[in-house]
Amino acid sequence: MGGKILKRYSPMVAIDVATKEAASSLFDQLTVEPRPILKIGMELYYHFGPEVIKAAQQRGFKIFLDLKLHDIPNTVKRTMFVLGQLGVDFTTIHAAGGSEMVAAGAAGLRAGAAAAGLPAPRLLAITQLTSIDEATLHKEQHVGLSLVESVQSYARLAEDAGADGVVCSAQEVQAIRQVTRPEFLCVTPGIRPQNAAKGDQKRVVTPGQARALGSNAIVVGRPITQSADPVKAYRQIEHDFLEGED
Ligand SMILES: O=C(O)c1cc(=O)[nH]c(=O)n1[C@@H]1O[C@H](COP(=O)(O)O)[C@@H](O)[C@H]1O
Repeated sequence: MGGKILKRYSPMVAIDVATKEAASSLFDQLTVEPRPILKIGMELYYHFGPEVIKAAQQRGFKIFLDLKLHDIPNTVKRTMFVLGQLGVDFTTIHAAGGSEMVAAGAAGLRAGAAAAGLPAPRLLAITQLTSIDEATLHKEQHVGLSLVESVQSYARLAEDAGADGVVCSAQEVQAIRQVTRPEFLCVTPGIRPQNAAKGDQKRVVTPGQARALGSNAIVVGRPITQSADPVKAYRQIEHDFLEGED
């Protein structure tokens, strides 16, 4: 398992907090080596905009800007043009918006980065959120495919439309690898160390399982940010993912 993996990133830490002070405190604490990638999501970005990204970049962090765009292709393309100018390393779009929307988003993102003279961020397509389980997929989304088939199908769509990878659960990584090129990234949230509270996450794995299943990167929020010692929690998760669970 995991033999084919071409690249593994340091854990991506989701800074899902409400204030600049809380964000800043986590930035300070997480200034360790190997440096995590910081995920700035809707909560912080809607509050503080590009300023919060700059604050993290100034401390040397790579940024995953997770705004999960999902709209008509023209709107997504124009918005991605703006995000392409921020100097972030990863950003997200919903595969459920369709291939035309993902292709428009990819074009907008790359054009925005080129206009700013920056490298293009990696575009990751959300497949099925890790808070969705098989029952919800069938009963609420009325999808006839199994969860893994749905994720696999979105991964093919995303790759064909020009995305660099997907966001999925590590539980689906092996199925995705069967239908995508080896460089295609599988970034996996829904990470819970043994005995950690699942909260709203449904498709969870441990950091060591994510490694064994071939994730390129794990996204971890509350198990680090709500821990009494975020640095200790990060170091353990980073060790389990990059080196393997003891
Ligand atoms: O796009 C994401 O990062 C994402 C996709 C997904 O399917 N599931 C998911 O949990 N996430 C994000 O990953 C983070 C997980 O946080 P925790 O559940 O606290 O570890 C949150 O910031 C979510 O927004």
